[in-house]
Amino acid sequence: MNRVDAAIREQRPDSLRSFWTQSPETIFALLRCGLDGLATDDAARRLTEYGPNSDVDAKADSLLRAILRRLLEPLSLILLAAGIVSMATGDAVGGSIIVVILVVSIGLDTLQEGHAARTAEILRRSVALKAEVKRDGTFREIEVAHVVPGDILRVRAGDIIPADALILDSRAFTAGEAALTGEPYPVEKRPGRVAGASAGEASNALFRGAVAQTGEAIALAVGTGRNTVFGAAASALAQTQVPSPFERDLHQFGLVIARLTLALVVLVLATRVVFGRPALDSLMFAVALAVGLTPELLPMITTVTLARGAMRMAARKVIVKRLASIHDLGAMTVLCTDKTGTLTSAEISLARSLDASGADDPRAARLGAIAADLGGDRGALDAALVAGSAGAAKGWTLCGRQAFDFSRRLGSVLATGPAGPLLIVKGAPEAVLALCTSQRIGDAATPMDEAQRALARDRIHALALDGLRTIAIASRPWSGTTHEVEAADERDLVLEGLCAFADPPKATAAAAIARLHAAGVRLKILSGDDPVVVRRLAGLVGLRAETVLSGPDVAALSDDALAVQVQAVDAYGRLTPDQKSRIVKALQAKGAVVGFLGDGINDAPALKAGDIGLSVAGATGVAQAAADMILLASDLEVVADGVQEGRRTFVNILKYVRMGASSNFGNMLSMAVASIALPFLPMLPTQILLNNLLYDLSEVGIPLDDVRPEATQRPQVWDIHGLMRFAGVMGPLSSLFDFLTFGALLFLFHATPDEFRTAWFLESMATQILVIFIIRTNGRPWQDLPGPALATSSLVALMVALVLPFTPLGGLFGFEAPPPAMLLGIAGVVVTYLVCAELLKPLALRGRHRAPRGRRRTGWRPASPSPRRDLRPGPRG
Ligand SMILES: Nc1ncnc2c1ncn2[C@@H]1O[C@H](COP(=O)(O)OP(=O)(O)OP(=O)(O)O)[C@@H](O)[C@H]1O
Ligand SMILES: [Mg+2]
Repeated sequence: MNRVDAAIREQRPDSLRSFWTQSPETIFALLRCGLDGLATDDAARRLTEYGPNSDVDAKADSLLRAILRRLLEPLSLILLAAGIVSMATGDAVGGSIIVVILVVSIGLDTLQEGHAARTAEILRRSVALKAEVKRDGTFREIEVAHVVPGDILRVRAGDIIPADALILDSRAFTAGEAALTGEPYPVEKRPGRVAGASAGEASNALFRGAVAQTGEAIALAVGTGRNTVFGAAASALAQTQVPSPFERDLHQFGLVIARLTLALVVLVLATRVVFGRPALDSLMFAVALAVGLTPELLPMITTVTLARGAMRMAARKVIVKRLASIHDLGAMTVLCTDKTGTLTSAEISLARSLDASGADDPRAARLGAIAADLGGDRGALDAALVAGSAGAAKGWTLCGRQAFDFSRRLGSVLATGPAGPLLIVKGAPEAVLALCTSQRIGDAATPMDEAQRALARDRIHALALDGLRTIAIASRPWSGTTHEVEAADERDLVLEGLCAFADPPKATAAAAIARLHAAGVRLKILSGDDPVVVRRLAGLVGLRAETVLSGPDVAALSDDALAVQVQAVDAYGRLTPDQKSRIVKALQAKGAVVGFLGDGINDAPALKAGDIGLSVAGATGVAQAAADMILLASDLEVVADGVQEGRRTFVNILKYVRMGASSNFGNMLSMAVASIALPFLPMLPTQILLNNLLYDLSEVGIPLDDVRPEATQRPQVWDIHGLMRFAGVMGPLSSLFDFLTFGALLFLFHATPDEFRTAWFLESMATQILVIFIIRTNGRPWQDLPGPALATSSLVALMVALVLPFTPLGGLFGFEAPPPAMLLGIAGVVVTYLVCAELLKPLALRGRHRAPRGRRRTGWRPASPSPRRDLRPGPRG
C-alpha cells in the first residue's frame, strides 16, 4: 500500500499541493478532465491508478496475519518455545501435543472470528455513504470510495465532503471545517482564485472530511483517499471512536483476569522451584496453567456473538456500523428522537396557505415554493412546499441567498421575477414575525403592530392545536443591485402569510412506544418544531405531555437543574442543535444510557453525544456518519426489535464471561493449590492444555445459543460487582468439590499419580462443561434448554473428554484408566456439585445489598427505569 501511495505522490504534479491557488482550467489540464466529468471507463482506470478514496485498509486482516497475531501473543510464544524445548529434550510426543493443541486453538479462533468479522463488514459496507458525481454527463450517486481525481462533485447541505476539490460553482455554500482547520464557525466557500497557500485561506476549496453546512456546490475532485491536504488525519477524525462503556468493561475484565493469572503462575512457579522440583516441568506446568486461566476465547466469543447479533439485526432492518454499539443498544434506558420521519411520516404535505389575516390565499405557499425551489434544502418542509405549488418558480431566477440556519430558524432567497427582484424570507413563525413591520392582506400591505403580531401568534397556536405545523413567509421588494443576501438585509419585511403542513403521527408509533416502555426504554421527543405541535403529538403517541420544555426554557436552566427537569419531561420543542445534545448529556449525567435517533444536520451533535446514535437510510451524510447504526426503515418498531437483539447478544456474552469467571477460574485455582500441596503434578501440562482446548470447544456454541424472552425484558447493563459476586460464590464452590475429589482420590482410593490425573481430568471436564447448562440461564436448566449449537458443542467436547482417556490415544497424554469404583466416586462428586451449583445459583445472582447507584448499577439483572421499579425484584430469565 505504501508503494501505491508513493507512486501517487510521484504522479501528482506539485502544483496540486495547494490547488486552490490555480485556475480551474490549469487543473482541468493537469488532470486531463473537464466540466462534463468523467466517462465510466475513464473513472475505472483512474480508480486503479489512484487507488480507492478511502483510508488504506490497514485493518483488513489477512488470514496469515490473523494467525500470526495470535501466535505472537506472549502465552502462545512461551508454549511454542516450551513445546520445542520438550521435543528437543527427548519428549517428542509431549512436545508435539503442545504444538498441535496450539495450532488447533489458534485455527479454531481465527476461522470463527474471521468469518464473523467479514459478515459484519459486508453489512456495514451496505450502508456506506454515497457521493454525487457526474459520470457520462449526468449526476449519479456512487460509493464514496469510488470518487477519483477529475470527478465533478455535487455537495449539498448535510453531506460529508468526499474529496479535496476546487469549487466551480456554489450557492450559499458553507462548510464546517472545525475538525480539520480548527475554525469553529462554518466558512463560506465560493469559486474564485485565492493567492494564499495556506488551507485556512482557501475559500474556493473543499477538504475531504469537512461537512457541508448549508447550500450547494459543484466542485472538481483533486485529491482522494490519503492523498489529500489533511490526509489520514481527516478520516481518522471523522471515524474517531472512543471505546464504548462495554468495550472498556470487557477490557477491564480481561485485565483483572490477566493480573490474577500472572500472580498465581509466578507463585506456583516460585514455590515449586524453591522446593526443588524440576524447573522445565514446573515452567511448562505454570504456562499451561496460565493458558487454562486466560479467557482466550473472549475476543472470539464477543466478536462472533456481536457479528451474529449484527446479522440478526440486519434481518430486522438495523445495520450496525459499530459492533460494540449492539450492547449499548441493549443497555439503553432512554431513547431521544426527533419528530419528523420517526414519529410522524416523512412525507409532510402542504395543508393550507393563509394570508396575514388568516384567509386562505395561495400567495404565501407560492412564494415559499419559489424560495424552496431556488434555494431550499433537502428537508421535508421544502419538498412539501415545492410539491404544493407546482411550477411556481417558473420565470424566477436566483440572485442571492442566505441559507437556512437552525439556530436562527430562518433563511432567505433573493429572486428576480416578473415584477423585479424580491427578497423572500421563510422560517419558523416567531423568527419571521419578529422581522416584519407590515403585513399583506389581499393586495394591500398595511403596517403591523404588536397587537397584530399577537393575533398572528394566536392563529399559529390554533393551527398547531389542530396538529398543523406552520412556517411564516415574508418578503421585501429589493431596490438597487442584487447581491448575496446578508442577515442585515432581512429587515422591514412584509408578512405574506403562513403555510401550514399536515404531519400526522405514524400509525405504528404509539404501539412501538408502548413496547419500548414495557422493555424499560423511555422515549423523549427532542424537536425543533413548535412546542404546541410537539405537545399534541406527544399526547397522540402516549407520552407524558403536560409539560413541554422549549429551547428558551432549556437555555435558562443550569446543567444541574436541567438534569433534574429531564427526568420528568418527555417532550421538547424549539430546540437548537446544541440544546439537543445538552439534553442528552443531562440525561447521561443521571445515569441513563441514552440513544438518539435523528436524520438532520441539526441532529448530528446529539447523535455524537448519545451512547448510541441511530440514523436512517437516506438521512443526511453527517447524521449517518455520526450514527452507530442505520435503520433501513424509519420506524420505532425497528428500534424496539433492535433493542431485543442487543440484549440477546449481551446475555450470550455474559454466559461466557460468567463461565470464565467462576467455573474455569475455580478449576485452575484448585490446580495451582494442588501443585503446591502435592508431591507430584496434579495434571500434566499436556493434560491441562487438552482440558483447556476441550473446554473452549464446548463453548463455541455460546454465540448461537437461545435466549429466553424473559432475559431480555429489561435493559442489560454490565456490572463488574455482580460478576465478582457471582465468581465469589461459584468459584469457591467449584474448588471445594475439586478438593473433595483430591481427598477421595488420595485417601480413599489411594490413586497412583497417573490415575489421580486421569480421574481429576474426568471430574474437571465433566463439572466444567456440564455447569454451562446451569450458568447459562437464570431459571431452571431443565425449563430453559440450550440451543442446538451449544448443546452439540458442549456434549461433543464432553464425549471426547470422557472417552479419550480410555483409548490408546489416552496413553500419549499420560492417562491411565481408573478402576470402576474410582469412576463411580467421581460421578458422585460431579452430580453433587451440579446440584449444589443449581441450589446456590440464586445466591450468586442476587446478592444481599444493592450495588452502588449509577450507570452500572445492575448486572444481568435488569436495570430499573424508575425508582419505583427498583423496589421490585427483577424478573428471572
Ligand atoms: N426549510 C425550511 N424552511 C423554513 N422553515 C424551516 C425549514 N426547515 C425548518 N424550518 C423551521 O425550523 C424549525 C425546526 O426545524 P425542524 O423541524 O427541521 O427541526 P427538527 O428538530 O429536525 O424537527 P423535527 O423534530 O420535526 O424533525 C421548523 O419547525 C420550522 O419552523
Ligand atoms: Mg428533523
